[in-house]
Amino acid sequence: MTLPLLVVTAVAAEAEAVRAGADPDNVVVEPVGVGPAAAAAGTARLLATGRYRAVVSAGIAGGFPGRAPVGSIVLGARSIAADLGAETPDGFLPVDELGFGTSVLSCDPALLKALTAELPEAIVGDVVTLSTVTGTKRTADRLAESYPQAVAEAMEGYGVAVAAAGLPFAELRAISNPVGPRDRAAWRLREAFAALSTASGQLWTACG
Ligand SMILES: O=C(O)c1cccc(C(=O)CC[C@H]2O[C@@H](n3cnc4c(=O)[nH]cnc43)[C@H](O)[C@@H]2O)c1
Repeated sequence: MTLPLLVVTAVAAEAEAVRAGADPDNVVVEPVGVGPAAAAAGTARLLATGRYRAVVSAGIAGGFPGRAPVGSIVLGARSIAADLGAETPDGFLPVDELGFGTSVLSCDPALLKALTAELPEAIVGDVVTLSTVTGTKRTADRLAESYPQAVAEAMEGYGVAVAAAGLPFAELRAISNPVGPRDRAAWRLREAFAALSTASGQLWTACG
């Protein structure tokens, strides 16, 4: 028997968008909450059943200007906890430099390759995970400089990757807004959810 793919989203609207496109016989979609802690706890609870072959963190995201435009699809190469570390007078020190583990988790190479083949229009790059949505140009510029390969910002990927604990993991994002000065009214939710639904149609093909 072939085990299904688990897709975890933050909120119900994202789960509905994924379900609208994904193969219902082989892809299970569950909303587990906003932020890395809820994502890790919810994903770990679901994976503890042993019923899944792989896990994908999916949803909407902010796109770094010039790297991932609104409406585009992003596939994570790595999920990076960009606020896990220590602030110093000289800047931010990632947890890696403190000697407490890693803030960088790579997506499964085979799964990423298969997803890239099924979604050739997708932008492949790092996705940073933050507990706070960026709301100023200053922070956006700092993140873009600190993470030159980052194309998108979301709030769950790193948490899902930690919970995956060796099971193949990937991150799939549809860009709803640019990373930068807060303008919540300008988020293109309908466009992003439509792109997420379309991309989700390829999830099982890539995984199966
Ligand atoms: O209005 C807000 O500021 C806000 C705060 C927390 C969550 C939301 C959501 O809409 C939850 C959905 C989900 O969206 C991801 N997302 C979308 N754009 C961004 C972004 O620019 N930076 C970080 N995350 C983003 C995130 O994964 C949320 O869980 C709205």
